[in-house]
Amino acid sequence: MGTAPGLRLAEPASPPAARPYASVEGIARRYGAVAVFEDVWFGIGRGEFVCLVGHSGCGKTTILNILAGLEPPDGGVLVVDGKEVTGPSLDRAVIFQGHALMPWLTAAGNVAFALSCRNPRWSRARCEEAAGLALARVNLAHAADRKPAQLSGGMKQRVGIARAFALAPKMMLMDEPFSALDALTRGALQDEVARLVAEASQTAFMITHDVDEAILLADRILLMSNGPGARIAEVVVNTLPRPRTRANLHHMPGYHPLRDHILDFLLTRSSRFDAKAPPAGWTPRTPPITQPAA
Ligand SMILES: Nc1ncnc2c1ncn2[C@@H]1O[C@H](COP(=O)(O)OP(=O)(O)OP(=O)(O)O)[C@@H](O)[C@H]1O
Repeated sequence: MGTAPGLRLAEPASPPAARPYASVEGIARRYGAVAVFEDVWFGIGRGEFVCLVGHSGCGKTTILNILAGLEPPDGGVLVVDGKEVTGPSLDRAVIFQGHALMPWLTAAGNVAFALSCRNPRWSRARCEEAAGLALARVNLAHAADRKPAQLSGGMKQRVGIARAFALAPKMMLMDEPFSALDALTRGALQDEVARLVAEASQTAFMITHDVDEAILLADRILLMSNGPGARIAEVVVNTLPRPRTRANLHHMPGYHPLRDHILDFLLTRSSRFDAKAPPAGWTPRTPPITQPAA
């Protein structure tokens, strides 16, 4: 197929064989002359859990929406599984801050409905059975017949998590999924997501403000500088061994240097980062890779 005159397809950043499962290639979001972020490059390997941390307003949710196909970038491309993303897909499930449940359906009904969309040939009974199993995996079997109004905030978010994992998406996208919850519920759900991700070898991308959450879940943590003109300033490899739980995490050698390193970035380095006068060795495509826990 020919290319329309004047329309230039994006140059592949690297040969397809060298691309990770999801490849973010030079994306930007601009409002007029102001770029919230630009020239953002990173990859997510199959089965890898990547967290993005950065200050409010640097464009994290926008990046997640671009990964979900909910909005296009103003520059650059996103390639998943060798294909450029041009819209949403059930291959990429999103868990939002709010649970986004349908209020007129029960917990089981919400999960079963999503399953029927993902698997149009499945019978109603099969969807209901799979929904029951998904709720049991997040300890919600007893509440399967309750509507969202009859569930606590944590239970609602659990239904959202059960629904997303039941879809067995190729990539799970999470936008601060626990931020509206109290500390105890949040901790329990973090452990549950860690378990579900490990069981499914789930490829995942998560935005969080919670450094411990990133350390618990992520294989790599992308540190984003402050906007406008935000960039991926550094990639932190989390070498702490798995399984990780909130109970064992802070006893692991390397945990404190890792936590301090990320906090130090958020408290000081994120605002000082200047892409026009970057630290030695930094380029948008090759930010420094660090292993503070090693
Ligand atoms: N219409 C607009 N004009 C100018 N700037 C805008 C407009 N809409 C959004 N923005 C800016 O885009 C940026 C991106 O917001 P986004 O929600 O992606 O950031 P975030 O890092 O996820 O923030 P938070 O952590 O607070 O959720 C914000 O700085 C916001 O001010």
